[in-house]
Amino acid sequence: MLADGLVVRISDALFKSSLAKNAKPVFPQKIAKFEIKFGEKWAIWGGGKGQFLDVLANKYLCDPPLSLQYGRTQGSAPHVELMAFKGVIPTAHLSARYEHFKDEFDQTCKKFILDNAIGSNAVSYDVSTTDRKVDMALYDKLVDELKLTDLQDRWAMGLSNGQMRRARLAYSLLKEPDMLLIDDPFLGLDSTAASIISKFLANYQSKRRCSVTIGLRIQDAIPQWCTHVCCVDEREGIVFQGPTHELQDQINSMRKRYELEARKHNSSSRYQVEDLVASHPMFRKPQHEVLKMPSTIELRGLEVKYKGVPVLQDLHWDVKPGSKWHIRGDNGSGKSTLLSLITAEHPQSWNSKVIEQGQPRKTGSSNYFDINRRIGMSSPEIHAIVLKNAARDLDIREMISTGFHDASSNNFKPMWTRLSDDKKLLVEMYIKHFNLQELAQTERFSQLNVSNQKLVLFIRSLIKMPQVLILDEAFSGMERGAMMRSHEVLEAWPGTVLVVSHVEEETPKCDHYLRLLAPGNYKVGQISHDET
Ligand SMILES: Nc1ncnc2c1ncn2[C@@H]1O[C@H](COP(=O)(O)OP(=O)(O)OP(=O)(O)O)[C@@H](O)[C@H]1O
Repeated sequence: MLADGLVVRISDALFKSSLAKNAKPVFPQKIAKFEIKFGEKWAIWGGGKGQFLDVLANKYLCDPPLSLQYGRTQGSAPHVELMAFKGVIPTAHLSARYEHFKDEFDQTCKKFILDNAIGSNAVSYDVSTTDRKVDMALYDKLVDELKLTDLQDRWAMGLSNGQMRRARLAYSLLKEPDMLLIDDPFLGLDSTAASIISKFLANYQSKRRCSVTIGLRIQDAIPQWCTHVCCVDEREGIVFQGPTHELQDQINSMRKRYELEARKHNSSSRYQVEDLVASHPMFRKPQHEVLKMPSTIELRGLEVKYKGVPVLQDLHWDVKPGSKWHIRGDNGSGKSTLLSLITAEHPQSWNSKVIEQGQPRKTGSSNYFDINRRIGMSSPEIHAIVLKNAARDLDIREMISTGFHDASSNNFKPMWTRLSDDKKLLVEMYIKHFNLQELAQTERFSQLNVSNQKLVLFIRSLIKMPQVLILDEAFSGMERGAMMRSHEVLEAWPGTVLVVSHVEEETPKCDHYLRLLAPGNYKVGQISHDET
């Protein structure tokens, strides 16, 4: 048993994902010593953060057997809650999100957070699934502090990504954990929501003196409330650890090291970015021809309502061929709704106020597959579907190739062997350019870290050289080096690009913005070159 006050201890441990003799360890070296005490607040920082959080959540096998131990609270093993946002949880793809409303088993946000009963929309009673006593005073406090009061009666599946993340945090904290682990706590949140969550975690003190541990990338600032930091590299394991205030010099020099490595990596590129985009139909198209082309998308007074309440109202927007747009707006302002209209995932997509290449969209004249033939997309929803359905079967090459399915971004049927030599060559060029050759030899998509998963999904979204490229939070969770390299490709990208991103650093260079302020209140503008 561990000494009082310790929630977890690792000593001389090697971690593996399976019992197979030749199974590769998660980190090549043994972890000599690591401890978290009750009430401490840790940042696990660096390329190996995801794996290390999984280690702490007891997802791997440790060798020798007792080299990972948990402290005991009130006579029992501590309760550990891990929140990792690989895609959206539990919302699936947007079309499913709307279809789900037909599903009688969808639940309200309140029931989702309480998580102690299941019910059906067809009957008026619920069935308890646990005998867990829910502390309703704590529920009220969490709902209030996480600004969920007005969302309690909404269907959970209809919550926006940012709203769902706050609900998911309330769900975990209501279980009164002893150790809370959150990977990328601010991913996909607008600045207000990010500061709500940061302040909340800073002040969070539970009866059980829960320790809070967050996973951050090297480029992320470490919040001041993190009392301790542990830098974990994917290859080296723990690089250093201890109280944050004692480690400032090491933190700064580690940042510089990563920055240099990313630059070195970028300058050793085998291809010019122009080679990668040269097969796009808009590549080097003379300006006078582009000017004569009809708008890629035009919205003439678009409106979308949920149960009579407008989310988008009287929206006018003209997207010219080859223009690059940053779609801005707080969590819940309607960005995903707008994109789902463009990709025809939304039930109200057949709307004559949506004009595509000069033609109003109408039932009968355009179908889902024609619409999506010209669209490539990376989004949290696609990431979630892929992890659920295809991640274990496909390697990097196969995953990128599924981007060639021309009629849908959600088709993950293997495609590599059916590709022409030219297409195979293009996939290989991207793999080399992004330095993924080694991983492409051995790893399945599910074995990649989140940053490389996002990178592969980014390459997949552009591999068919689509007219419209939609990048919804495509770079959140990505390491800086991979992100810089992706942005470089986008600068040379000749097609239309629509970007949704809350973090300035993650936003590729765009020339226009559309800001969703409130239903009926929009701002469209140019982005000057020194602004991102
Ligand atoms: N099917 C639905 N039924 C009812 N309300 C919905 C539905 N889908 C979305 N909403 C609500 O519409 C609003 C817009 O949601 P949307 O997902 O488009 O926002 P967003 O701007 O993409 O947010 P985020 O930045 O958090 O991803 C939100 O308040 C959301 O709760």
